[in-house]
Amino acid sequence: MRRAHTVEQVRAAEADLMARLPEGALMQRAAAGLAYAVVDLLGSAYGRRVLLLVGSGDNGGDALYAGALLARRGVQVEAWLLSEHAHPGGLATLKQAGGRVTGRPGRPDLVVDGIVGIGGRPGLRPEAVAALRSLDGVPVVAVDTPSGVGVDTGELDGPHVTAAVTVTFGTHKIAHLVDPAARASGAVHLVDIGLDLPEAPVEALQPDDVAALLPRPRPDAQKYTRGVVGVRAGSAEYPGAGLLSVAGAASGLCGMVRYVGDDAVADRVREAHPEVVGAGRVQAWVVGSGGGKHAGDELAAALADGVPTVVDADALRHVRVPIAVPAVLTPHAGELAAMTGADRGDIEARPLHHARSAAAAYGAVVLLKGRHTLIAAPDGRVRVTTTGTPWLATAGAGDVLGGLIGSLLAAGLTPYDAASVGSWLHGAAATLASGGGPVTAGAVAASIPAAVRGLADG
Ligand SMILES: NC(=O)C1=CN([C@@H]2O[C@H](COP(=O)(O)OP(=O)(O)OC[C@H]3O[C@@H](n4cnc5c(N)ncnc54)[C@H](OP(=O)(O)O)[C@@H]3O)[C@@H](O)[C@H]2O)[C@@H](O)CC1
Ligand SMILES: Nc1ncnc2c1ncn2[C@@H]1O[C@H](COP(=O)(O)OP(=O)(O)O)[C@@H](O)[C@H]1O
Ligand SMILES: [K+]
Repeated sequence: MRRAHTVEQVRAAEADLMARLPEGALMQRAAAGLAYAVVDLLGSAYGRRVLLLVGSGDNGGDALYAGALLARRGVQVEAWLLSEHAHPGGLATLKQAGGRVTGRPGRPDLVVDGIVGIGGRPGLRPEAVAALRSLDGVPVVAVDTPSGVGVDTGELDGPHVTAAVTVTFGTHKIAHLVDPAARASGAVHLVDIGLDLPEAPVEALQPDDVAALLPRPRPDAQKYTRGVVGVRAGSAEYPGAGLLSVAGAASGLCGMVRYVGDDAVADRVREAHPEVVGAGRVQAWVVGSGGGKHAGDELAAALADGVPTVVDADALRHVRVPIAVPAVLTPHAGELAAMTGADRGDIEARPLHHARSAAAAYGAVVLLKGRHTLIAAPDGRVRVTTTGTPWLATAGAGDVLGGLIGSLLAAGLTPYDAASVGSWLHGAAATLASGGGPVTAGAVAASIPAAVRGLADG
């Protein structure tokens, strides 16, 4: 599991560890990891030019100590002090190692952003903005966090650094996983400094977590014990949505798929998926994609069954609190805006806040779709999906996702696990199907079994 902790949690763990270690030991660990990552990105050390942007706190201290390590390896290191105060020990060590303080740097090969880390408020001061503007186009390695981002919120409120690589310490911070700040973090490299941390409020499944959660058929399995998922999606106007929901559900992760809906759509579903059957008992429902004006009735019929339900697309605006069954709601930002009355732009700017609020308000798991899809539980826990490719932003991809999550619900996963495992597999399948090029929703569905095969045994 990749875990992201709050600043308060990191501070507490840091205080605990620092009390047991010689002074400065943690900063030395951080600086060593940072220097290593900088050389890795540069490809070599001797003769390369690195500029440190240094703020007033320990984030600047990390940059200065790392700069000293780089200078000893032959890197030409300059430090641009953006505050009247700079970490005294770090500054002295940099100078001893041959680094220089400058106010007018030449054009470096790489910039180290040590302006501000977990002690920072969102936004940057004018001196930092001007410095960054003069260095436009030079790759930036951010120390701990890209300066200026909302570390605990993942929000961007004002100017901020956009990093190629972020080297962080002890644990991920929420800004590294949650958009839009995650986009400003670039590739995130975690340096272990030995912090002992509590449960994380935000996490991202990794392949071994998905392998462990994935429902697998027991040796004595039969189709009914593996679970049956029912799909109520598609309509005469939007038959494709029904086909794609079924394609996601029929990837083999549960025992059987039932389709209930428009006769003409049902004929096409059976043609494309001969294994799909009609009405009967199910362990989970998927409702809404392409349902058009029938979506409200279909949702009511599904909820009357009392089994866990995925509510997508057209059915979302018919959801009323309290929802009578364990549910996964799967809106994109526009659909969530229509449900809650919030502004769509504000949802895109503050997806963590809005996903959490909606999960609490509806008493259901809310999966907010996007580049880094968020899965929020009513108790406040959040998982972030980091698999996928921008090629997945294609019509019908969401229909496939709903069907896939429904099959995992039918197989017995909790709504939170079904939504997060389904979203992870959906992204992994898209990456496989894409191979770096365009992809269709149908191809994503067809790649789900390969994405499952790519996991180690759980
Ligand atoms: N925790 C750990 O385990 C470890 C932590 N370590 C490192 O310590 C870092 C945290 O250091 P920190 O506490 O000194 O805070 P930090 O981020 O440097 O900022 C402090 C000062 O910046 C200022 N400032 C604020 N907002 C600003 C803005 N928008 N724009 C400009 N300036 C702004 C404000 O000071 P002011 O100028 O207002 O007086 C504030 O007091 C952490 O990120 C990691 O790198 C590692 O060394 C080892 C293990
Ligand atoms: N930039 C992006 N990068 C990766 N995945 C994305 C991006 N934008 C959207 N997606 C994913 O693509 C899918 C689109 O679903 P949705 O918006 O419901 O489309 P549709 O309604 O046409 O099926 C979602 O799984 C979403 O997370
Ligand atoms: K920083």
